[in-house]
Amino acid sequence: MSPRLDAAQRVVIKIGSALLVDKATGEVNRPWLDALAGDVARLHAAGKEVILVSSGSIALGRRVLKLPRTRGPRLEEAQAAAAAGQIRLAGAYVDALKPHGISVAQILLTPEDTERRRRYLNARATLQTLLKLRAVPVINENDTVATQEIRFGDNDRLAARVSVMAGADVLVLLSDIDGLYTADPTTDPLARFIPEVPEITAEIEAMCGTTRTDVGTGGMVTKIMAARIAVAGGCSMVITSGKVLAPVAALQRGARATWFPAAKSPAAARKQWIAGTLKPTGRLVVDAGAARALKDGRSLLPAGVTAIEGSFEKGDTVVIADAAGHELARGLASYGADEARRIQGRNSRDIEVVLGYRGRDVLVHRDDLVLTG
Ligand SMILES: Nc1ncnc2c1ncn2[C@@H]1O[C@H](COP(=O)(O)OP(=O)(O)O)[C@@H](O)[C@H]1O
Ligand SMILES: N[C@@H](CCC(=O)OP(=O)(O)O)C(=O)O
Repeated sequence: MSPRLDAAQRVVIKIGSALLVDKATGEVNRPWLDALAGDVARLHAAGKEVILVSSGSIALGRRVLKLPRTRGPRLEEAQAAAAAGQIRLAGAYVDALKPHGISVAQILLTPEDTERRRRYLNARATLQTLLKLRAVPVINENDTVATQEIRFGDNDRLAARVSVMAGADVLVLLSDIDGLYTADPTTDPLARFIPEVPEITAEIEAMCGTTRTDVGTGGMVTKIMAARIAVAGGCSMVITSGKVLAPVAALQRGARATWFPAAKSPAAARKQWIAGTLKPTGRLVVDAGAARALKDGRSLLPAGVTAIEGSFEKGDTVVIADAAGHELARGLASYGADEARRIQGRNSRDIEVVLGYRGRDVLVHRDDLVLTG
C-alpha cells in the first residue's frame, strides 16, 4: 500500500524519455503509454488531479528529422528535434487518454517561467484552471527556445518546480531504476536500497553517481536536486520503476520505491515562504471590514483598501496593515502598484472599466495570503 499516494489530492507524474521512447525504433512505446493512461484514468476516477511532466520530444524528433540516434546532438539539432518531436509527444498523450474521456493540454515551460514571479503566477493560474476543468496538463521544457545556459536540461527538476508551482502533494518520478541505493546498483553489487530519505544530507548526495541512460539525461543527481525543491515546497517525492506496465498502480500495490516525505503541506510551505523569506516591497492599508475579512480567511478585495504605499509589481509580496499601522498579513499582490492604486477602493465589478481589461477580482488572493499580525 502507498498511503501517501492514496491521501494525495494533486499528483504530478514525471515520465523520462527512456521509458516512453522505444530505444530500438525511436518511436513512442504505445503499450506502455496506454497502460500509463490507465493509471491516470484510475487516479482521476478516484477524484485526484493529475499533471504529467513528460520528456521524449528530442528522442522522438531525432527520428522524424532523421538525425543520428546517438546522445548529445548539437544544441541547434536538439532544439530542432524537440520542435518536431513535441507534436508527436503531445499527440501520443492525446491518443492514449482519449479512450478514457480525458482531455490533454500542453504546457511548455522554461526555467524563467517558474522563477519570474509574473510568469510564475500566470503559469500557475493556467494550471489551476486546467485542473478545475479536469484536463490533464502535459508539461515539457520549451526546448526550442531555452538556450544551454538557461535550460533545465533534465525534466526531474522541471517536474519538481511544476509540483511546487501547482501545490501538488506528491511527485512521482518514474525511472529506469526502482529507487535510491547507497551507490549506483548497475555498477556496484554491494549497493543497498533506501526506502525512505527523511532528510537530504551530504551523505545522500554522495551516493549518486552521474551515470546516465542512452536517451535520458537526468541520472540520480538531478533526482536528488528535484527532491530538495519538492520537499522544501511541501511536496513529497517518490522514485519508483517505470519499467512495468501501469507503474502507478504497481506503486499503489506496494512496489519498491524511495520516498522523500515533505514535512509540511504545500499550502503551509507556501505560506511560510510568503511570511518569512520575501522582502515586502509595498504596503496596503485596509479598512476595518477588510481586516475582519482577512481574519476570516477571505481574500483582499480592492474595495477594502484605503491607501497603497511603495512600488511593487504583480506577484510581489506586500504588507497588509490596518489604519493604525499594525501589520495584519502579508501576501502576493495580484496587481502592480500603479494598477492597484487605480482600482483601490473600487468594487471588483469596476476593474474592467478602470483598467481596460478583465483582471482578477481580488487584490490579494487568500491562497497567497498569510496572517502575520
Ligand atoms: N545511488 C544510486 N541509486 C540508484 N541509481 C543510481 C545511483 N547512482 C546512479 N544511479 C543511476 O541513475 C540512473 C537513473 O537515472 P536516469 O537513467 O537518468 O533516469 P531517468 O531517465 O528516469 O531520468 C540509474 O539507472 C542508475 O544507473
Ligand atoms: N525535455 C527534453 C529532454 C529532457 C530529458 O530527457 O529529461 P529526463 O527524462 O529527466 O532525462 C525532451 O523532451 O526530450
